[in-house]
Amino acid sequence: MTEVRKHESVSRLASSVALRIADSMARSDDPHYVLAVPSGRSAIPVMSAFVNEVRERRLDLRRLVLVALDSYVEVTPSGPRNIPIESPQSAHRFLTEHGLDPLNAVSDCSLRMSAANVLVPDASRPEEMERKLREKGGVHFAILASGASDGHVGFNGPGSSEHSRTRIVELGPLTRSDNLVTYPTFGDLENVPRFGVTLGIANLAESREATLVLHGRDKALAYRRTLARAGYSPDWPSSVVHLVNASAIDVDFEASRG
Ligand SMILES: O=C(O)[C@H](O)[C@@H](O)[C@H](O)[C@H](O)COP(=O)(O)O
Repeated sequence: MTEVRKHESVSRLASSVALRIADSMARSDDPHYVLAVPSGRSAIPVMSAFVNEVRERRLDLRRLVLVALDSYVEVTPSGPRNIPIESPQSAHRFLTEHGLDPLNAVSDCSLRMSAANVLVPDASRPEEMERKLREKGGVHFAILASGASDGHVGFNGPGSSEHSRTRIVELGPLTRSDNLVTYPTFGDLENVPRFGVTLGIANLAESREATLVLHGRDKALAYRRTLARAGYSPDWPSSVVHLVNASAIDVDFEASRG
């Protein structure tokens, strides 16, 4: 049963999620601790609160692996490939700027995470992610975010199968317009890529623990729709949170009352 945690502010929400991630990482004896992170506004305050936890508790980051849920893809004559890391909308850049760099900046040199432990699904060989996830022992904690208007999670849009795994997908019009809100730097809907590479619903469902982070008024629909579903419903993919063993929805006042 997914636990609903309501918070009076985004900063309270972020601290609460970050504390749970830090506790779970500190408890784990596994050779790797894999944290899945969505690119976008939902994860930014959570990652920043996680950096604070790491600083205060002097957590050892050497086992930490950060996994991006997805990446935008550009189609070239030689085949599909991820948009360059220099691009402002790059998931790899996001994980570097909101994860790797600030985490290492607050850590002792001997406890830092390796840049090689930032994993992003790769459009030129999506199936590689399956091997890497197996090798790292699977996702320990997934921070999930929801598309405001169509419930996409990662880039799994409406209609995504419960059994889907890492693959290239075409982005629907609502997913693309939601992403223009996430990344105003696209400037215009026309500039939002039409394809992405994403972890699948099955990959997310296999996480040991997950929370769907919903903050801000524009996530009120996502909150209502996800709550209204008892299990996974392909018409609202972020309902995948209900399939995860230890699952929660962390919602702020704005999203919960809307
Ligand atoms: O990595 C991801 O998961 C995707 O890029 C995407 O699914 C994003 O998380 C949502 O569109 C919500 O974005 P916001 O958090 O900006 O609302």
